Amino acid sequence: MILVIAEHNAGQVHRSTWEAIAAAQALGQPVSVVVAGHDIAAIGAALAEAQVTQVLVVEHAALADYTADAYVAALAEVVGATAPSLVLAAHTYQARDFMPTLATRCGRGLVSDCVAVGADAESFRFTRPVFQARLLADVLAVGAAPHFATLQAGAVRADAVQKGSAPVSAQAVSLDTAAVRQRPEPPFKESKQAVDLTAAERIVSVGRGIKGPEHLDMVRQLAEALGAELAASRPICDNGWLPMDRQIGSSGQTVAPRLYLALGISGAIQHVVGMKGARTIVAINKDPEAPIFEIADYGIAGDLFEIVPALIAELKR
Ligand SMILES: Cc1cc2nc3c(=O)[nH]c(=O)nc-3n(C[C@H](O)[C@H](O)[C@H](O)COP(=O)(O)OP(=O)(O)OC[C@H]3O[C@@H](n4cnc5c(N)ncnc54)[C@H](O)[C@@H]3O)c2cc1C
Repeated sequence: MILVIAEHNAGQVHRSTWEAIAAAQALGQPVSVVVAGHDIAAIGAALAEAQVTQVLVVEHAALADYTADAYVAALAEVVGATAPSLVLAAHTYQARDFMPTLATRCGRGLVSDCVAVGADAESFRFTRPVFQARLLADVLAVGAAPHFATLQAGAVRADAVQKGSAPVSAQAVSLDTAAVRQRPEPPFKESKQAVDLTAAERIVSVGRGIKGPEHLDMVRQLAEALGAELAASRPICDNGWLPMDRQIGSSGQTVAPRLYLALGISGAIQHVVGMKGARTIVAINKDPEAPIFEIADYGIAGDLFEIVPALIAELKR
């Protein structure tokens, strides 16, 4: 059995949880989904729309706000009780925080940020980027189950989830609250503006072709007209033209929106690794040889300063 750990935020299942469920379903073994929190019956019901064996809902007051300690304590109990062959989660900020500890607590290692997971009768095979995503390495799981892995955003399409109607049951945990050392506090003020681009359906992303911060307003207008989030390549964030949480790529966020519009972005591997999972990639670049066109579904070889205003005007009509 594969156990998928679901993530939720503000009453919604995180988009990349559906990707993890789809990846698990493709492995041809029974799939269970576990979700932890407090007062989360609605999340359990939403997850039950996937074709899985069961949804396990772990409710505890200590899980009301996320802390790594409480999550690890609760989920280690669930792993012990359910004895999965593989524990899979989306490679989100939250999973990066607790999954290594959870794996260690269960006496295992973690294969993180996988772009593919395969299984045969003997073992699981995890594919993950190495050397700044220039190469992909296959990692074979050896030793006793359970194995632990996280899946990169966009590695599998969320809409590949097979739908069904799964039974939901409560999974009791004892959870020693004395072992929870962290005390959650209200989010930082900045994080009110901070954006989780991994959940965005549409992204307008801007690169060095924009020339200067004075032109960003034009890009903002396009994003607004498209109902899209604004993102950027690294030089834009390094220059402080946009905040760091808008950066896409190997040292930024990995995203998988339905639409990724790349404006004046060359398509360096460190950028591409963060957005190649987008369903539709549209690139505007004045250099017809720019590498971004190799992965774009639609390419416009031209000057963004001419094309973007025309797009805005058309969208506003
Ligand atoms: C360890 C490491 C980690 C990195 N991590 C990241 C990362 O996470 N994310 C990331 O993005 N980069 C990352 N980089 C940097 C990466 O290698 C590239 O330098 C960067 O992605 C380039 O950004 P860019 O495409 O905006 O700029 P450029 O490569 O300079 O490309 C600008 C593009 O704009 C086009 N252009 C210029 N004017 C116009 C115009 N008027 N109209 C249309 N097009 C125009 C040009 O033809 C060009 O293709 C990393 C690098 C290293 C070494």
